[in-house]
Amino acid sequence: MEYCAKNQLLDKLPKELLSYVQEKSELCKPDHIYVCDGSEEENKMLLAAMEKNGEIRKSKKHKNCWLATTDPRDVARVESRTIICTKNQHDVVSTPKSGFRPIVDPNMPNIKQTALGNWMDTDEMILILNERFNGCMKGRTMFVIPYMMGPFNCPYSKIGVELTDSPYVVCSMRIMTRMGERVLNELNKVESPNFIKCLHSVGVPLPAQEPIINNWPCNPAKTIITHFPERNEIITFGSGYGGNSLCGKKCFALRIGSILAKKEGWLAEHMLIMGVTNPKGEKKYFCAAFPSACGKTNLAMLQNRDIIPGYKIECVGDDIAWMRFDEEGRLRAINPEFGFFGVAPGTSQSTNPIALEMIKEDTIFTNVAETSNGDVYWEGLENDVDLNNVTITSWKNQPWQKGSKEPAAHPNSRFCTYASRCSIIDPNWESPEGVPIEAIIFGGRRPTGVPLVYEVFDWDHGVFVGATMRSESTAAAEFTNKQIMNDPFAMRPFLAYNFGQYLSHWLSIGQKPGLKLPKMFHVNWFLKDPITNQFLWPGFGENIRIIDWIFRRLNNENCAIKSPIGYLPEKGSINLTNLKNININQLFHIQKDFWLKECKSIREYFVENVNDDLPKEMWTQLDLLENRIQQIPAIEREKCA
Ligand SMILES: Nc1nc2c(ncn2[C@@H]2O[C@H](COP(=O)(O)OP(=O)(O)OP(=O)(O)O)[C@@H](O)[C@H]2O)c(=O)[nH]1
Ligand SMILES: O=C([O-])CC(=O)C(=O)O
Ligand SMILES: [Mn+2]
Repeated sequence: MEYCAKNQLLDKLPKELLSYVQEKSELCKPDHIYVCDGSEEENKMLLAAMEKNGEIRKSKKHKNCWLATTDPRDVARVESRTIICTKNQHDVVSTPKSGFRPIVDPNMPNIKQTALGNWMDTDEMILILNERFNGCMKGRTMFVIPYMMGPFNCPYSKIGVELTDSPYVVCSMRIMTRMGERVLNELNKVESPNFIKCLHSVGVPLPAQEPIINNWPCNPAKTIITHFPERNEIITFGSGYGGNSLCGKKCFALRIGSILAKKEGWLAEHMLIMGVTNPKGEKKYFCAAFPSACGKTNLAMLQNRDIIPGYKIECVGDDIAWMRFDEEGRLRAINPEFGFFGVAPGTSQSTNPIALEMIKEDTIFTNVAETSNGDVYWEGLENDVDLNNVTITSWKNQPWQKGSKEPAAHPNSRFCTYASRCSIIDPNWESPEGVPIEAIIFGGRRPTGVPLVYEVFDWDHGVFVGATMRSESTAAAEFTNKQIMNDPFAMRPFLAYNFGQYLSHWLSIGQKPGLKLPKMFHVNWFLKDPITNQFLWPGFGENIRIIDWIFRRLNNENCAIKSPIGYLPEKGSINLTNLKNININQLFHIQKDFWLKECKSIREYFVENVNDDLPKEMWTQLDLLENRIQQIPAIEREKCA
């Protein structure tokens, strides 16, 4: 028996769940079924079994830390194989003006692929999935993971149950969600409980037909991540990588979540949530939507280090926000997650000391490198690890030296640890009523043209700024070359219903009378000097200077001037004390040609991808922006920053 088959919890499954388990186990044919209780003992048992199989290694240095290295074909989310299935295509994607994209898999000719997500007919997809799942768990154990997104006593939390044949998924779900017997207890409190059904398989029944690379079973040729909002179901096959396999995170909390949010009048967004206390002791909460691998974790854990004495940051969440207006008209946010699944490269003592400290215990690392003295290693740790006295083994299990052609760690290597391990976790991070949000910040990686920070004019303009976000692609998904891609609201990979309707929802939610609407901003930490290719802004802790400006704007300080794209900081209004060699003009230059081109690409993007579904307010905003840029007075920008 591969894993101890402790089945007594089977008796505790509500009948709806039991019949789901029965139905799927008949299809997948696992050798065992195991209901997870979420205990420490169970976690230890699973980790030990995985260590024995060689699926993970124990860190020689850090307590209860584990290293997994994947099959190199299974390292990130696969957007082209992420599909939303419904009866009607239009509920999910508009028909692009110039037609659908070429299909990725000739065996699935009827997927409709677009720049804003992929759709397929439910019944047709079920046939494809039944073929893949038939017998897919032979020789393995089917784990049943009852889990909750959101705090236990919160009325807005939601329950899912994931069936998976991956113990790596079980141990990761234990970190990322509240899971186990206490969720079964919640399910049993009501007559016919609601839960999102999730089925996951690595897609490698045993004995395996092909060698299992790095002891990481996966099936890249058949990988498919599917969502059935009309059936409250998620079915994902072939990948063990977190973003594809931990159903609570992207599949539920963002994709299915945003559909529930639309129906029920709230928002499920790809946003960090942070508490900011200013030197006077006033506290406000901000959230921020940056695309994958564009700085959410880092901003949520920003360390001020007396750059502006008196400021303090506390972290509520680093990836997902569920938000709704309360009875007093304030926008309140909860973090539905229980842990952090963060990008490892770039995390260092100088950039994110809080995260570095947090991952010293109870952490699962995936695709990082290892030092000869048992520490973890990745790009960015050059100054924290004495490279003269240790040797490094890369994530591909090869000897690695400074200057090697390939990186030591995969660029999308990740750490996975409990939120409670974060030393600056906010005291209200599990508060059932959520924290009141006063600022919404959009941002992305824009090497040119987009200034360090600006404030939007009003709610509709804010929705427009979110809708027109663009960012350089990163290693978080399968795109290999750096290209500027549209990533509206940082949700492109996570949109699960028609983007036009998504925008209408955002517009309408801000229109109810009596709301205390948050102010909205756009930031860009990633401007580069075109000649040296170096970042123009030091970023990380230094971003407190921008957080400070935003905080003061929330207090209506008169420190902004109107520009064609929004309010820019007035000259001298960003605190630059002790910061040397900053070219502030370059950081705030609004170039007419750049912005006219930007308008042109936005228009093309809207026409091609959203067209008749785009709310009229967005066309109006685009016309207004274009007109303001046409009239750009050359002297205006001199007054700012
Ligand atoms: N230059 C610069 N790089 C940054 C800054 N903030 C974050 N980064 C780098 O950007 C990468 C991704 O940052 P994260 O904070 O992990 O991104 P995220 O938005 O949380 O990513 P997901 O978990 O994929 O959603 C890391 O390599 C960081 O070191 C910044 O202010 N300046
Ligand atoms: O899902 C993942 O791989 C991690 C993540 O947060 C993202 O990509 O935005
Ligand atoms: Mn993310």
